[in-house]
Amino acid sequence: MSDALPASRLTLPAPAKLNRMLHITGRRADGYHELQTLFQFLDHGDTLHLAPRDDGKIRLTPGIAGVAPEENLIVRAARRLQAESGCPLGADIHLEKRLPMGGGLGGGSSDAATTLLGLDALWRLGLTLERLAALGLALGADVPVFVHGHAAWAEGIGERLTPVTLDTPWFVVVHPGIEVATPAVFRAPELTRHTPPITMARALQGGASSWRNDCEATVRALYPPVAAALDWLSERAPTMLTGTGACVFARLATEEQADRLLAEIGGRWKAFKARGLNRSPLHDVLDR
Ligand SMILES: C[C@@](CO)(OP(=O)(O)O)[C@H](O)COP(=O)(O)OP(=O)(O)OC[C@H]1O[C@@H](n2ccc(N)nc2=O)[C@H](O)[C@@H]1O
Ligand SMILES: Nc1ncnc2c1ncn2[C@@H]1O[C@H](COP(=O)(O)OP(=O)(O)O)[C@@H](O)[C@H]1O
Repeated sequence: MSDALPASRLTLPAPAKLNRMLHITGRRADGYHELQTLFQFLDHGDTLHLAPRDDGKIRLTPGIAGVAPEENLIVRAARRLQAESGCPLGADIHLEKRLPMGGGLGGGSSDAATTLLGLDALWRLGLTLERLAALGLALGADVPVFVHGHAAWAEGIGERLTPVTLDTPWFVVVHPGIEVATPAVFRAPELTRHTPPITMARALQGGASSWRNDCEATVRALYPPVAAALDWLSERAPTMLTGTGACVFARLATEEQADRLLAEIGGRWKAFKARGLNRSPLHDVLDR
């Protein structure tokens, strides 16, 4: 690490993720659920602007309503990196938030991963992706896939990752206007939690038309607005829930079809179109 304050500043993407399929295969002794899931990134997400400070302070602007600064995953990621590396530098971080919270798009986890990789570069720490992913896992199960930056087959609670190359269709992502509480979904007695494990090869061989999300029936029952969005979109294109919701996504072959679907949605819900990506745009910018 250099003693001088690095002069550079970075503007970096924090992309959304989709769970293209999600099976729940069991429950661990600590209550966490074992998953098998396919993660893919989207070319849509938050943007972080990072600049180093020489006084060790971590300053985030603007704050997120309802999330205390010290609870914000960006601040927590920066502090963990300081503790792990002993780096005396701080950072000014400006967040352009586009991803809905509690949407199943992994916005908070992606913000944390972008903070880890961005500050590693700005503070010239040179930590490996493995070490950054291990730091990130303590912040959330979805952080490691954003740190590694490749679409992945994930097992365990989402931390055992194997890179994969998936189809890259267009998606229309709809936010049904409510926030889903992940713990409430995993607590539900009727949740499908014992799907027999399958191999990655079998999951990939089946392709998108065979993929499903084990959380869907429970989320439909607990959150009628999610069920309404799934029903409406399913009549127009193959549609799934991402993570534990609340967002749902329709899969389209072309951008024109995505535009037509967005036009039909009109003001009914907040929605955006995005392309599936097998490599995170964060890693393209940082060249990692
Ligand atoms: C299931 C996924 C798939 O991507 O859903 P989304 O959050 O993306 O919707 C994620 O792995 C979610 O990970 P993450 O968002 O970090 O979960 P947390 O907030 O830590 O989990 C909140 C609570 O949900 C339960 N939980 C979460 C993940 C898991 N594999 N098993 C669980 O039982 C636990 O009770 C945990 O305390
Ligand atoms: N930087 C952040 N962005 C979003 N959510 C955050 C952030 N920091 C902490 N959180 C908390 O994490 C929760 C999950 O947010 P998020 O990751 O966006 O949703 P999901 O896990 O459903 O994809 C939020 O409800 C919020 O309380």
